[in-house]
Amino acid sequence: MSATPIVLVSSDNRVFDHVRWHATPAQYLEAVLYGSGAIPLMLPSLGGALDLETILDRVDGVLLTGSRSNVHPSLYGVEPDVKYEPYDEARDATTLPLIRKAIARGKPLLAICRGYQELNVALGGSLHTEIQEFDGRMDHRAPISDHQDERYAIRHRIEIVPGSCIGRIMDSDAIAVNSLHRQGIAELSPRLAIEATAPDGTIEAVRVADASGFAVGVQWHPEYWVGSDNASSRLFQAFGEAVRAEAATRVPQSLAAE
Ligand SMILES: N[C@@H](CCC(=O)NCCCC(=O)O)C(=O)O
Repeated sequence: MSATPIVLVSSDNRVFDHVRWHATPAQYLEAVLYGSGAIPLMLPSLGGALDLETILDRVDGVLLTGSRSNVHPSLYGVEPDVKYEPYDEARDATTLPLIRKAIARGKPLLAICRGYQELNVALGGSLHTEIQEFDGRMDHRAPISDHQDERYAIRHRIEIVPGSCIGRIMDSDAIAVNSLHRQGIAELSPRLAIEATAPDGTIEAVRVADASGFAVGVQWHPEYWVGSDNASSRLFQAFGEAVRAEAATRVPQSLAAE
């Protein structure tokens, strides 16, 4: 029987009670555990100080979480401006190289919201900000509420590209998703294939076209309703299958030495 897979989960740099933290919202960790059947392992955003190759030797997949912070615009050739804030440059310095190394090794990758935007930037794409101000665009921002269930409520339909990875996972050509973002893909990386779009044309899901393994990014938040929403559950189950397959082939360092 193969070992339970381990999934690396990104973290944000935050300050709570005047103390700096590396923090990850519980919903992502719980979705990895209960939705994918894998062990979540938080990765501190320590940037270049991390030996990512050694870390990737010991895990079976990578989950990139959402965050209220934005990828620093200089990473996709845009001048910084207050409208792109808040930043988390330590997270950028960790996740962008992690994305490139994980894909190069064929490690299963699921990128959510900010993580999806990081995926596009890591592979040479760019982002728009305040997309709700663009003609014809819906307002994709979270509803104003003190209640998370309301902020993460399912909000709009997305059309799924026939024959896509997401299409096979969902066994459908359309699903309904939540929406908590004000940025979106501007220039799509040439390495990404569109998997789904919103009615206003916003790209909502991508796949790394040249990846040898599962490598999917979604702009919505499947982790939040993974226990009750069929589409959310299907995505995390598919990710779980991919990381279990990876675990079955990864020789634990302890055994490799024998
Ligand atoms: N900051 C980016 C990415 C949005 C994102 O990851 N949202 C998740 C956090 C949602 C929340 O708690 O408000 C953007 O705004 O596009």
